[in-house]
Amino acid sequence: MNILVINGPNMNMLGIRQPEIYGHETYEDLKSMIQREADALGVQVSFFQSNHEGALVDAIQQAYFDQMDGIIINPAAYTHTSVALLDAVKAVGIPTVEVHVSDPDSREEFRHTSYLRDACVGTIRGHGFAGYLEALRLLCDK
Ligand SMILES: O=C1C[C@@](O)(C(=O)O)C[C@@H](O)[C@@H]1O
Repeated sequence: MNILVINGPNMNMLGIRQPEIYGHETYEDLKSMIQREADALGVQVSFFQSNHEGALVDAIQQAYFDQMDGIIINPAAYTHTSVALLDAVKAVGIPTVEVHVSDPDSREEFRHTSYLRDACVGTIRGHGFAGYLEALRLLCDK
């Protein structure tokens, strides 16, 4: 089983950006944590992070051509704005889980909308980095 983990803008700044919301651990720490869980589950994971919307669309499309079995995506701020990412997830038809470190629904009003939610098989919000591990297990169960 091959899973692609996609992170959107500013997720490379984990550990630096608003630690009171996102914690002190870094993007590298996040990748290591996911890799350990993937090893335990016996699944292959690969990682992609970009601050650019088009690059994220390209990564979702590439997942189709690479015959990935699942996608875990934290679209970060693009969650709340991007029809292009919604269309990409719908286009590839790969089971996708949306993850957020914080719970956007309990933050500012503009974070309450997720363009991607309806196209995803699940959404995990507010469980910190553990949310990515839950997403991995969810995709394995499917
Ligand atoms: O960049 C992010 C991160 C986020 O997706 C999260 O993981 O909690 C929540 C988004 O609202 C925000 O723009």
